[in-house]
Amino acid sequence: KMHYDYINGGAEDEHTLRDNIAAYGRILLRPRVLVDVSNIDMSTNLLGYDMPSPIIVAPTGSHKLANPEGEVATARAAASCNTLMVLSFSASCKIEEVASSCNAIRFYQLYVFKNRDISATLVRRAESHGFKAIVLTVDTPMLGRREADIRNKYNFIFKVLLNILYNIMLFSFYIY
Ligand SMILES: Cc1cc2nc3c(=O)[nH]c(=O)nc-3n(C[C@H](O)[C@H](O)[C@H](O)COP(=O)(O)O)c2cc1C
Repeated sequence: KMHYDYINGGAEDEHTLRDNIAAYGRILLRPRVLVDVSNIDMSTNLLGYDMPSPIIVAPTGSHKLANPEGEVATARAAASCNTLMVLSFSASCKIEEVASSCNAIRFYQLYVFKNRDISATLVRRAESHGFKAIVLTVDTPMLGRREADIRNKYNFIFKVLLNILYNIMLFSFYIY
């Protein structure tokens, strides 16, 4: 449940999450009939890289929560669609693993660390493994209040404490 809520949930009352889905509903397709569609081209160019469509894989953390192969599988999927993957700093696979698993064009996502040496080390590591650009996430000074995650965390702590109490009781019965 914890993992499902992390992937499925949003912050606060999830207004933005609902509006994300509604926004897609507001995009209407306008049928154009009797038009030559033999040559449809959605290709674009991002930072010098040609892509068949303007759809890329955004950085999201911990793919192993959803698939045992984690980001390695995501990278393979991106490569098979000739698209680009942004590997998250919070990935569950190492930079090296993802780099060696396929030849997808890959960018690396980074947070702004107070200690700039950490950033510099990560940038160099990504660069040496063929990552072509850095995607800087700048909205983390204020994290979204994800209520489901908070609830799950407290439930987890409560269950662990209950378990410890239960084991202490069992142990006491055993002794006496
Ligand atoms: C489950 C989940 C994990 C995410 N993890 C990261 C992350 O590790 N780093 C990051 O920069 N953005 C992360 N994001 C933000 C996404 O990259 C993206 O910016 C955000 O979902 C907004 O795009 P959307 O409206 O298409 O969902 C995450 C989003 C989700 C839903």
